[in-house]
Amino acid sequence: MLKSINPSQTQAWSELGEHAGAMKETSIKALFGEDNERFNKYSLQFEDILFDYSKNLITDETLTKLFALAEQTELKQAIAAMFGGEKINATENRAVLHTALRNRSNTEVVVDGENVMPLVNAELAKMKAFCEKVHSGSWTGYTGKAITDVVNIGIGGSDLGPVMVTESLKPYWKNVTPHFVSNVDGTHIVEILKKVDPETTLFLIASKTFTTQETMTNAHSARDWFLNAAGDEAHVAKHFAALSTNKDSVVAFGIDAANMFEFWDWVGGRYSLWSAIGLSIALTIGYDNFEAILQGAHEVDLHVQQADFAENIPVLMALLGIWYGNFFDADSEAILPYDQYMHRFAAYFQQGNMESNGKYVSRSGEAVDYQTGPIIWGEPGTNGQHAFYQLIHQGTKLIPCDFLAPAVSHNPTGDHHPKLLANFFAQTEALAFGKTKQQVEAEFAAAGKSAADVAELVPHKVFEGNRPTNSILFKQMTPATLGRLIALYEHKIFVQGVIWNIYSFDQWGVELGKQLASQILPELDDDADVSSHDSSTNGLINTYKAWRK
Ligand SMILES: O=P(O)(O)OC[C@H]1O[C@@](O)(CO)[C@@H](O)[C@@H]1O
Repeated sequence: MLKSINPSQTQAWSELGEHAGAMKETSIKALFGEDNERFNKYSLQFEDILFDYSKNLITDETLTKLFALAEQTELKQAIAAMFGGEKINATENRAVLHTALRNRSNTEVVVDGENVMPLVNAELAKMKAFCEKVHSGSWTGYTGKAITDVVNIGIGGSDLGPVMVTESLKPYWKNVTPHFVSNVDGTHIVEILKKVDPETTLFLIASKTFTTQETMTNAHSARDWFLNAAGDEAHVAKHFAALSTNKDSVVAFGIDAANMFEFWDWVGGRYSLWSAIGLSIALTIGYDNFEAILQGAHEVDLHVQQADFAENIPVLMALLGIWYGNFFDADSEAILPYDQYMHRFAAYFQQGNMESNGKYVSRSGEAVDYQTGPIIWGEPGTNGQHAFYQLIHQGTKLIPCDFLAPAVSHNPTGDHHPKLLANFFAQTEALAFGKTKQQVEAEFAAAGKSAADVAELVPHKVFEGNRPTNSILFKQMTPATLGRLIALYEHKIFVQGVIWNIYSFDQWGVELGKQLASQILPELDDDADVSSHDSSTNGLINTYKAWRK
């Protein structure tokens, strides 16, 4: 059981507080001016990924204090506890072992006295065999045609991971096109069903619990649509499979247990793309490429366990986030991939971060007295530059940013890619070093403008700089690279949760909304006014009802 250590009571925390005061007197620009070796000192390469964290407001002293914080909150012990199968998800009394799903070393992983690797490997073998049947055409639909489209019906962790991965790896798509339905707004499934043919479509009902309202609603809609075309219930078995931990509910829904791909309660929903939830990925890019994703992530699992903190990329990512979040009042972090295929990467890590670490109660059951999980957001570059970079450059908020980019594009058409990368390099340079009043005035002077004419404009064109970024440059977006990148961010989240002394693998905060919705749902069945809520909720419901008459 992980100890409950309040980080704000550690020696390192108070030293970091004092140190932050000192660091506010300097700047990233000044630090680069004092040391030409910053890039060499503060960048690490892991396989085909370069992690450059030199454009941060840090010194060796900063890092020493941050590593001390990790030591004093017993991070090493926590990493060993997770990989060792301890039930660190204490409020649900579960181990946290999404890492076992990609344990390509096949070393023993024991849960409740049982080595789970035979279960994991058997499920992977079942996924592989199924993919081979679908890709070879030996698995056919009710009219004997091969499957051409797969529709994954799921939400949250049963959707975001497969969406992000299949989009990021679009160059690897085979002969099955993926579609994803998640929202209970009927528009979502209606628009997807317009694109597919019931004779050649496979539906994957993806739900760890197999009780999620949105997913069950969409699953029934899909089943009705299919039966309307196919007619006979007997055909369902060829077009519906389930990805879940809940066999009873799968069978009750009417899916053949043989068509169920299983995972286990020690896999969190937002960490489940490595499990049977990844079947849509394997069907889209091929099982071998899915396995390459697992292998990449496994390499990072070994790295996070073995590397000293100073060479440990997830630990550094986590500590830098804590440095700004807890000592410089940064409330959010931006993830900015300069790769159009990665357009859902930030969205995926919204759930990863905010559902894991959006907690205000510590492991000892008390309200914390410090900030915990950050707000995560982001869009692909260069689009973000034309939407919100103004605030990042000249706003009043400190927003640490991760910039990611492939050195080699899958689409090296013309000179597009160099232009993309020029922006990737330039933006972090601008954020770090800014532009001084003197530089602005000199530019105006060089353009023949008199100081008097431009005096009012000058302040608006000054860039303070000193805005911290990490640059993550990788050779090319491949399955293994993506597996590494995802695992780096997953472990960053885990490390931060340990240091913040919170439970990162439950999500009680999503329950109340669902509970209240289930109470409101029957009230919407008739036209009668409601008065069972507060005046706002009553007013909204009654207006909705009046407008629908
Ligand atoms: O996979 P399932 O059980 O349908 O849950 C879907 C999502 O719902 C949650 O909000 C939990 O209720 C997420 O944690 C989860 O990924």
